[in-house]
Amino acid sequence: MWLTRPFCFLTITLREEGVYHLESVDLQQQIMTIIDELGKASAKAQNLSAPITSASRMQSNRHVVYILKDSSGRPAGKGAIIGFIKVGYKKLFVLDDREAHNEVEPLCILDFYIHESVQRHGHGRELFQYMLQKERVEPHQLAIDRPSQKLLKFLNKHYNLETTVPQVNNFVIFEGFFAHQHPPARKLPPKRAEGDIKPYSSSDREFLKVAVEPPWPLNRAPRRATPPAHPPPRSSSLGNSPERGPLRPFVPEQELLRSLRLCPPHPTARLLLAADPGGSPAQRRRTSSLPRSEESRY
Ligand SMILES: CC(=O)SCCNC(=O)CCNC(=O)[C@H](O)C(C)(C)COP(=O)(O)OP(=O)(O)OC[C@H]1O[C@@H](n2cnc3c(N)ncnc32)[C@H](O)[C@@H]1OP(=O)(O)O
Repeated sequence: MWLTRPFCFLTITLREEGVYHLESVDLQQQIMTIIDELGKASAKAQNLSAPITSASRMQSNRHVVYILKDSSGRPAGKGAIIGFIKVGYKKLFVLDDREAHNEVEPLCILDFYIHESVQRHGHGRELFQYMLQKERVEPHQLAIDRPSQKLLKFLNKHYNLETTVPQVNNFVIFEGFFAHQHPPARKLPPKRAEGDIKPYSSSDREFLKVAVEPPWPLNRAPRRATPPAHPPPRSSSLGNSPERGPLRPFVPEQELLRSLRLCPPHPTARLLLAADPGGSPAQRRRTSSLPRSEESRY
């Protein structure tokens, strides 16, 4: 679907050095509030017990959030935030189609949300395309952190991603993943015990398991070692979300968007925009001071 209204994108990464030197502390505060609100809305939409995206978590990692904003929205031209996608590079051990472990560090889709009132209008694709372009990756190069059914359908429809390579962690990769690893995927000795690979391959959503596990004896269902090609919807482990009516705009726009008219960019916003706040994606990866495995996963 072609988007006719003026839309713009914000690219935010809170750990990049430049962002800490924003001229306006107020702007940074507002952006942090927006990220918190988006994280909560996404968690609610996915029936998660807690947000996996928050400003405080983003300050301790190098994840990047792309936000889609409708610049022409109401009230009074202040615009409305439509959704976001959070991505980040992670070291993972993934199985190839011969079940050999490969150490890779792909770009991972960690969280993705479009407001309920405008889903299936093409906004998700618009945002996803923008992210692909900025990160300079192809869809089949991505690893997806426990995708919802909606996201699996989305990837199938827009990018023909259907055949998955079965994994023992929560990440989903698709056929073609190994053809495009740069640098080439490192082969490891054949299959090790699952326990050995967990520290590297933990999902951002791992901590949620603790929160959602029902008390004994309700927690006795056997665990699957290998997620199915199409993992069950999150509601299967978390319960169905209650029916609810249309949501009100989830961000108090008047307050939060006062300083967020970022199209076209103004000086204060420049550091936040996709026009390379911290260099190319490759440069951003290289600036990490911590070993990847020690970085916070949130
Ligand atoms: C790693 C993770 O982040 S997993 C979590 C992913 N996020 C969620 O599940 C939160 C709730 N869902 C959403 O926020 C959105 O539906 C997104 C982000 C998945 C997709 O954004 P949208 O703006 O709806 O996508 P867009 O309009 O570009 O594409 C629509 C396609 O997405 C898929 N899709 C979107 N919503 C649904 C739905 N309710 N049921 C089934 N498929 C859906 C379909 O393939 C759909 O095409 P169709 O309408 O022809 O069937």
